[in-house]
Amino acid sequence: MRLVLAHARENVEGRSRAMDHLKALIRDVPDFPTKGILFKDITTLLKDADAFGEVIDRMASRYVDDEIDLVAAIESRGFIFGAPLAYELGLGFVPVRKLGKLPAETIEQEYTLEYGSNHLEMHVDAVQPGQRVLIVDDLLATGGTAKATAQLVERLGGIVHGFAFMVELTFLNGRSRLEGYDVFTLIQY
Ligand SMILES: O=P(O)(O)OC[C@H]1O[C@H](OP(=O)(O)OP(=O)(O)O)[C@H](O)[C@@H]1O
Ligand SMILES: Nc1ncnc2[nH]cnc12
Repeated sequence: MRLVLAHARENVEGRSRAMDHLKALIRDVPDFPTKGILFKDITTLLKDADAFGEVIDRMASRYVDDEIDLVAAIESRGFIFGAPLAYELGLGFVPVRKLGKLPAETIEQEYTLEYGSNHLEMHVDAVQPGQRVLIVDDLLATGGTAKATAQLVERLGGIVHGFAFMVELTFLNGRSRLEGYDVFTLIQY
């Protein structure tokens, strides 16, 4: 939690400089996975130990004083951020998975995203009624994936504490799909 406290004290210019540094580590890949999509490739940031650690610390500093029971993260890139964040906050971790991956009884939710559609699943016993759940993913685009996850959590009786993403593609207006929820993003395009 060393950096968590440092981040809470930094000024606006310091934060903006730090965000520019993180942004520079994310690579644009045109026409992936389909023509017309500009893919934000985070692998170039993840392999930088300081940058990856900084992202997790900054996310943790946003929630360190909050009352949260669980972190739920979305397969697969969401797991990269959700698991270390849960560890740093001292919380349990719930995987939200693509169809057919979870072994026990599940509930499922269909959704659309920037480049397709799919189904997400959660175990029916993953969240107890009344538990507060922080939903984590790498990137907010249209918000379809995040919204479906909130629906799953709420169908189980959980309370969505908020959403945390490293990247937000603001031009796709995903926030409007998540109206009424607290949405935190570190880097915006
Ligand atoms: O806001 P949306 O339009 O819903 O898009 C965002 C989602 O798209 C990506 O996942 P993807 O389905 O590509 O899976 P992956 O994490 O396994 O790469 C990303 O990790 C988010 O989960
Ligand atoms: N443009 C994009 N880049 C990376 N991941 C995404 N998920 C949805 N849209 C995306």
